[in-house]
Amino acid sequence: MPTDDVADLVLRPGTAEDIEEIAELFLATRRDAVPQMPPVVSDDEKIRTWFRENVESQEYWLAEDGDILGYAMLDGPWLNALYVGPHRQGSGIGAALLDLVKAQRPDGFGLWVFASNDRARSFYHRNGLIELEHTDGSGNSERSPDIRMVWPGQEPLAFLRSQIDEVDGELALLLARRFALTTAVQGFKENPGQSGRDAEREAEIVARMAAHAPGLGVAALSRIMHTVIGESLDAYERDS
Ligand SMILES: O=C(O)C(=O)C[C@]1(C(=O)O)C=C[C@@H](O)C=C1
Repeated sequence: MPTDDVADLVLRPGTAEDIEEIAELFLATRRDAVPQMPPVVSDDEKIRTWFRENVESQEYWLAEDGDILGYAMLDGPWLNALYVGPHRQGSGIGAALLDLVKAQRPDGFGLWVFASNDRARSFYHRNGLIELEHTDGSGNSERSPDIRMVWPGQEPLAFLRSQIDEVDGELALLLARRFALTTAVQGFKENPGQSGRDAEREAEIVARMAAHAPGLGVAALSRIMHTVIGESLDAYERDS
């Protein structure tokens, strides 16, 4: 299927026969992207092996004009990779691949992008993706801060509300765990319940949380935790 935007560009599904070339394109692109992106932590041979061994579990789409110029790799609701070779960036190939991914995932998809990769972030912003979560990088192998972005699909309100529902489900379980811990602690305090509230300890809790999620800010976290702790202690007093 030739695209309108980029003459002679063909987009097609990738096959096992393409995997060696895709692996080389990945390695060359990542080498060229330093320092916008951190260097890959595994050596080249390990990366080639990863591509060979995981070809079946990923869905690949290629952009080519005879040579492979770029690729997108999808896994369920995740766009795991979108790379365009170093010499063809800025010529509409990435946008063509992203349009194809949107057509494949009309209900929306997510991806991770390194915070340092300004070029990719602005590309995704221009193409309708939203930044949803900033991390300190402890969850990726490069240990480099990254950002979860989503394309909210053709029904953005429904997509984002379903993400809120998912988070609220986790939040409810965490709150229940926290309430139970607050109750348990009271059994070991000389002065339990509301009258034993410890402002210093609560300030420490807020500071630690703010370090985990700087975007929330100390003031908002302090109000939230004041309410959470107050409600936990009320529940303890009601039940004891
Ligand atoms: O650490 C305590 O002393 C508690 O009672 C627990 C807890 C909390 O829920 O984290 C509750 C009340 C205090 O003001 C401080 C902290």
